Amino acid sequence: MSDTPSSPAAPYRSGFACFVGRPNAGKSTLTNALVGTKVAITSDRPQTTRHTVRGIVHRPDAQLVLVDTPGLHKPRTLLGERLNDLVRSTWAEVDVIGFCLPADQKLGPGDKFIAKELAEIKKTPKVAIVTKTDLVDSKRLAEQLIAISQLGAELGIEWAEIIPVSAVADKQVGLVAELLTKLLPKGQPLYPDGDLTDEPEQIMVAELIREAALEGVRDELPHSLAVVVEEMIPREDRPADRPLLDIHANVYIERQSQKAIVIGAKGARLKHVGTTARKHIEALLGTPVYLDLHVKVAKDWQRDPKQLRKLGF
Ligand SMILES: Nc1nc2c(ncn2[C@@H]2O[C@H](COP(=O)(O)OP(=O)(O)OP(=O)(O)O)[C@@H](O)[C@H]2O)c(=O)[nH]1
Repeated sequence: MSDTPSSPAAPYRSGFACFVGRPNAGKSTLTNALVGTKVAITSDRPQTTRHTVRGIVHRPDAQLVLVDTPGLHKPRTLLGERLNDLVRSTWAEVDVIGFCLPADQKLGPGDKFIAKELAEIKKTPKVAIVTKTDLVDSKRLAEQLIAISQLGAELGIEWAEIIPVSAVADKQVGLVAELLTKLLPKGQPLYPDGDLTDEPEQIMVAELIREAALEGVRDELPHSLAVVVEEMIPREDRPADRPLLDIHANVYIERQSQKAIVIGAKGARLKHVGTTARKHIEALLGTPVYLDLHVKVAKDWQRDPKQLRKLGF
């Protein structure tokens, strides 16, 4: 571990954080930047949470687990209200909430709507995170910091911190991690340090391929598409500084007619799917990848228990 060692007196902290903010506020980009190479992405959920883990920040002095929350909506229907209840209960369960507000946009009704809801959650500490600071000058940034502090005062929110960050320019990302972990309770690591079994990684990789394969054809292939990663093996005889991970995966569809959709004219679509998925997988795993994709028909797999088991359902 290359991080500055924690003083022996500092207790180990561990816990959960979620990022909230309106669409495009920079939540995912910040999550990825925080998780960086030290990330263990996993689809496991510890007993303590019902929420999807997006990434884990391992530090010598702390473990910060970033979880996903569904977005908060202006409720127009009963379902909308129920979803909002779910969001509020997540906010009450995590140890710290990061409220992301882009520096390049004035606070708007969307931000205020979320802030009002946040004000109702009294016990969870809230950190205001001003994202995308690389897009503004210092004058504009100062205005935004003041506006956020005023918004807190108006609504009775006491920000634990207000932190400017640029995930893209890698400015203050480490500070965000540090300030968030400071607000976590003392405790043991929730996940094993760093190393993961292959299985959750394979599931994440399969999910990235599935996402890429469904891009633009969601309506035509609603739930008919499943992906199974057969193998992930480091290529032998590669120099240590130029590793390559071979990934073999099968894309299953239910009918022959769907094969053409996935593969596209002269294989162009499948090629595009492979390129897109590979980029995301490389970002996830932090290593160059050779992705080998095959499309297979598994007839009516959704109705066949044996096939369902094979496909991981
Ligand atoms: N210049 C700059 N752009 C950023 C930064 N962070 C995010 N962006 C861009 O802002 C856009 C939205 O970022 P996301 O991270 O997807 O935002 P989000 O809040 O997760 O969005 P939703 O998933 O819609 O809720 C993307 O185009 C990012 O590339 C940053 O620090 N600087």
